[in-house]
Amino acid sequence: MTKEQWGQLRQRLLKTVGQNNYKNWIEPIEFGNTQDGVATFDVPTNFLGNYVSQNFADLILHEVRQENPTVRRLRFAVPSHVNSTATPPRTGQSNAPRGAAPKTPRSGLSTAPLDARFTFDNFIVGKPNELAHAAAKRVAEGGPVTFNPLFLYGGVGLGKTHLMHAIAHDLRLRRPEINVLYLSAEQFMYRFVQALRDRKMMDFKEIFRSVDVLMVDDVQFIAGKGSTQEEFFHTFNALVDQNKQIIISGDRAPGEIKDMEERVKSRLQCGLVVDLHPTDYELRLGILQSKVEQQRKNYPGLDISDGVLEFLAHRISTNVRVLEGALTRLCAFASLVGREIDMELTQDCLSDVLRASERKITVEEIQRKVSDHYNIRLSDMIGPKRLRSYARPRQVAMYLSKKMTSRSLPEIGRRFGGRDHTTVMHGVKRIEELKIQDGQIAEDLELLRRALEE
Ligand SMILES: Nc1ncnc2c1ncn2[C@@H]1O[C@H](COP(=O)(O)OP(=O)(O)OP(=O)(O)O)[C@@H](O)[C@H]1O
Repeated sequence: MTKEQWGQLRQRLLKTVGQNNYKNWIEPIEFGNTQDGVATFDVPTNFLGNYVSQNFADLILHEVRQENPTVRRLRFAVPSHVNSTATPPRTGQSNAPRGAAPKTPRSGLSTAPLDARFTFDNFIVGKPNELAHAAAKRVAEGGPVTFNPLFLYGGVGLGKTHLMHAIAHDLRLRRPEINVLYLSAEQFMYRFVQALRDRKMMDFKEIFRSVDVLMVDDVQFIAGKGSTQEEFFHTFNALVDQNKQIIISGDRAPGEIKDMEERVKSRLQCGLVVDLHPTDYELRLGILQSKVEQQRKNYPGLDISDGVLEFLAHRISTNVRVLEGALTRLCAFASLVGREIDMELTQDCLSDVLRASERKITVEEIQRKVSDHYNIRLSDMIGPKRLRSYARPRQVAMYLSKKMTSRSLPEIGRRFGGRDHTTVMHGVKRIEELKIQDGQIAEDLELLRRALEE
């Protein structure tokens, strides 16, 4: 991204955040550079940087990624000529001795920036992530190393990075005297390649072997990258030998990472491996409620109608990042137009997100559900038998296929044993009539529709 692109992008942000927010928070930001997937912005003060990172980072990231999709995180820093001490964020209660400054790894290696919002306090725990959370908490206590490494894995946007940062925040506060190094596997590779190029491998080895806690995010990135894996393997062994804690995250279980050497996989598996399961409805609702409280700091008058959060938790089940982004956008939009967040505003503002997250229901799924519901064999429902006990469920399935998928009548006919489109049309019409006359059919349709939408 260039400074010029940032200028244009800033204008787009003006529309979303409103004139006041823009003047106070966005206008003073200057674009610095992008490196290793991190876009760095210069801010005049740490306070402004923290505020923007807590309140507008998602919006800005969303816009920046339109220009440059490789950007994964944002960093807001005071340029060194303004203030050379970029203090790490301090949140929660500190057990650290007064005045003890958190230690950063020795020269030559800067840690990746930690997101101030990714703390344990801000992490909502539910059934799908309770084990990962408990393991992360244990490691964050900084006691004797009991499992090494801690390997956290799970799908996109389920909170791996959040938990890693939370561990790092806690460790830096509790034990400021130790070296905690957090970086992505991509950064590990980048630094390794740089050390090779500059003939500084000894320095590289010394720096990595001198950390007390090593945290490597998204380890799958080094799969298939032979010499980086090799170096990672040696670093890993050296630290484990010294009983130093290692925490790794990945998008799948170690054994399932393709193109990862067996010996690396087996090392990754030898500690505690825990996964973050896909979120369930309750967890998503809990996350939304907590994010609304955070948003209220920006928008004190925030007014949300009953049912909106439940609707979002129900409809956006892909990943928490999307859920969060949707809420941020909704709040910014509502404040901009000065309206309460009700269902209508939600549908208007989030139509693209809602469309994208719409689950695609297939004719086959409908046929399966309907045959189960009426307790008949799938083959009988699709086949030629004309008995009422098969014909009626068949018509129900045709009706639902027409209403719940985008398939045309001939396409549906083809999936029902090659029937003609007029047969499908007749079936759909018949069910439309029965829906009004026959309470049982109406109830069946409602039950089936709900089961399919789940
Ligand atoms: N349980 C949770 N409570 C609160 N916020 C959460 C939770 N889980 C995820 N989030 C939020 O969702 C967003 C995505 O999380 P995070 O970046 O940690 O995902 P990830 O698993 O590392 O994803 P990726 O695979 O893309 O690296 C973050 O803003 C994070 O704060």
